[in-house]
Amino acid sequence: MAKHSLDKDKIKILLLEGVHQSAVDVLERAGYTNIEYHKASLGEEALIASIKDAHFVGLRSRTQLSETVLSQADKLVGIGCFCIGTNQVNLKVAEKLGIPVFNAPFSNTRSVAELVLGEIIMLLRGIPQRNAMAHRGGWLKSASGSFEARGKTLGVIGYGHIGTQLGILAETLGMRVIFFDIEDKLPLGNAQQIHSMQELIALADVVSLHVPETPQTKEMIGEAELAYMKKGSILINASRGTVVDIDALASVLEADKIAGAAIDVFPVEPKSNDDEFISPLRGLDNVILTPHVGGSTQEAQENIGIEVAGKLAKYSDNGSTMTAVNFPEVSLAQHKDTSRLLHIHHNQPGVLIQINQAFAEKGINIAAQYLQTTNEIGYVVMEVDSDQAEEALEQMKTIDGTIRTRLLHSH
Ligand SMILES: NC(=O)C1=CN([C@@H]2O[C@H](COP(=O)(O)OP(=O)(O)OC[C@H]3O[C@@H](n4cnc5c(N)ncnc54)[C@H](O)[C@@H]3O)[C@@H](O)[C@H]2O)C=CC1
Ligand SMILES: O=C(O)CCC(=O)C(=O)O
Repeated sequence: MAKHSLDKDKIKILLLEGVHQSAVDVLERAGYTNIEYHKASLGEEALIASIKDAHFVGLRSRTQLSETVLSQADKLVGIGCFCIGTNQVNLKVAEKLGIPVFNAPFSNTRSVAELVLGEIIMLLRGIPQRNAMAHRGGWLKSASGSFEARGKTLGVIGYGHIGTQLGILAETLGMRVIFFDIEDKLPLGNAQQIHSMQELIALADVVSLHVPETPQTKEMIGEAELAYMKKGSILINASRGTVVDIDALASVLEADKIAGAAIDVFPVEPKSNDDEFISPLRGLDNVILTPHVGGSTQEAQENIGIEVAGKLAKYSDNGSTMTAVNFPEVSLAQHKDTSRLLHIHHNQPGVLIQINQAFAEKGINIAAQYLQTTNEIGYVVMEVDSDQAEEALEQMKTIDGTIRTRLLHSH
């Protein structure tokens, strides 16, 4: 039996932002009991203190894993984003440090699409204004500015998992769906790809944003794009707060240029439910403001917990990095009767030869070997006889270009 690099109960897992209990259950079932659980995100100072001795961290969208934080996370071997977006993590720095980042690419897709669909109906009917007036004792019983969704055009920007799902749901209401994406995409149902964002915006009664946060999507909806929107149309943003110039949006709403908006994500979001939400959109009756809850349903959170915790446990147990967003992907079955060694290195010529040579010189028998690379790093997984595992680990550590090594638990 191989010696373990670290007993499972010594592997500290830091879970932040109230990730679902399902995550804790999966980790505990896999033998990981050293879990530090926080209901909220941590500010930088507290985060650095907690992450210092953590081997894995799980977070949602609020926690910022910046270069400063990551560079002080000396023991960190894996990161789990219990959500879709991974922009809160400095992925490049994590990659250079040899830390894979996992997420849940689909588990809350349906929740976001359903919320947006509901908002489309509410906004087309002018319900937010009527609701706000009724709360103040008013009575706006009028069909003026109130429309059915049937026959209206939905313009989806970013036709990925959420955009396509929304398109299908919207078609069931009788909406016409058009979309803009930087990639050529297979249109689902009767949807039609439009190759100019400006053209799409000018055609749509409802514009809904479903792009990731990237340098290209930063304020992609600004003053000029808002000016292309049809009079009386609607803007929905449940993607990332940086995608819309929020001051420009407030101006067109105040000027009644567009009929309303539903905004779930903001350039600056409160760090916790106790902090004040500050936005130029506050007080506008024709705007649905939600506190970044597009993916916050019981179903989504439970599924995300299972999915991401499962990926972390699998990486810890097996070295499998399938679906990691910043790392060479290696799919590995459970190893039996041998020990598995992980070697993460700068992607430079000759690393594998050096490892093989070092092992040959020491008479270490290689039972299996896998290699994948990105431009930046290489990831080698080796299986060796268990009684040679410690020696093999020492050899791996001496290889030029090594970022980190691990000896995995045997099964
Ligand atoms: N409000 C919430 O709670 C949630 C928000 N999100 C956000 O929604 C985003 C989208 O999620 P998914 O649909 O799952 O992602 P996805 O990756 O499946 O789809 C994104 C699509 O945007 C396209 N795209 C990228 N850059 C573009 C650009 N500059 N112009 C036009 N299209 C562009 C991509 O080609 C892709 O088709 C996530 O990145 C996340 O930030 C996701 C889940 C929950
Ligand atoms: O659930 C969260 O905290 C964030 C959801 C989200 O925005 C995402 O999945 O990208």
